[in-house]
Amino acid sequence: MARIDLDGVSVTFPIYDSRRRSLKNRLIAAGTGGRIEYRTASETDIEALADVSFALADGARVGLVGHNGAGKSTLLRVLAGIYAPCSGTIHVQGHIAPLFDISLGIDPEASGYENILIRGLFLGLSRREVKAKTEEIAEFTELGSFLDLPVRTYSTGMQLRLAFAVATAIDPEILLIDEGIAAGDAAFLEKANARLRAFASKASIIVLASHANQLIREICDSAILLEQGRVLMRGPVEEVLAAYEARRSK
Ligand SMILES: Nc1ncnc2c1ncn2[C@@H]1O[C@H](COP(=O)(O)OP(=O)(O)OP(=O)(O)O)[C@@H](O)[C@H]1O
Repeated sequence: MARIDLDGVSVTFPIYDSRRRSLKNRLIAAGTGGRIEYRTASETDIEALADVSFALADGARVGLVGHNGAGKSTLLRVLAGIYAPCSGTIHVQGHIAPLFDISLGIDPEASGYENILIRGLFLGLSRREVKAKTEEIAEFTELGSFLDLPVRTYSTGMQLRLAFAVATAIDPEILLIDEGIAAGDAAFLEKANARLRAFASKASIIVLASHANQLIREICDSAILLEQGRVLMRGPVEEVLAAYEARRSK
């Protein structure tokens, strides 16, 4: 059984080399990013998440929507355990598959095959499990003999093929997706989308951050609207998207 509980979670980024800008610039930026608090002339806090609380149980498919810098990626990173909250608590029950920063941990000096093993172990698979999945992963990448060569010899799209194939080879309980997952050329994108759907159908909980309303409608049955790091609304997808559109056109 998978479950996520967040209670009063806040994340603040302290910046130590900031310069105060004019009032006009501050007003222009007011609709983008987290809340900025100027502590001293050179020290600034960016409040990326403020007092975020919600619970997700088995079967939840939640879309995160909000303006640029609203806190969507930060929230995904908190859920993945990459960032610890500055205050508040988070409890996650279930194996997490983060489908973002997917190239993180890929070793450019190691071969494609070696990276399949490294990345698989990092995602929580045993050596035996990675071995059993290697052929399927290799086939999906269509990288052929390149898998014997160091990853630094791959193009960006080839690296994404490898990273995506490994990230989606596990059986996830909790799937965290940042929309920028678009990988590679058109043919691969089609294959990647099909694999993503199959992958998503196996997960108990999905949290998807996206600016693509259609993708949210397709995958999610509820949504959370974030604004300057705060949860403004949580509810059925159409209601939340309508509220978001209404705020954007203000
Ligand atoms: N590593 C960091 N250091 C400092 N500030 C950060 C860092 N990461 C995020 N922020 C700030 O936190 C706030 C939330 O950023 P986040 O990336 O979570 O937004 P987002 O909703 O995912 O935005 P987008 O839709 O543009 O991807 C922003 O104001 C951003 O400037």
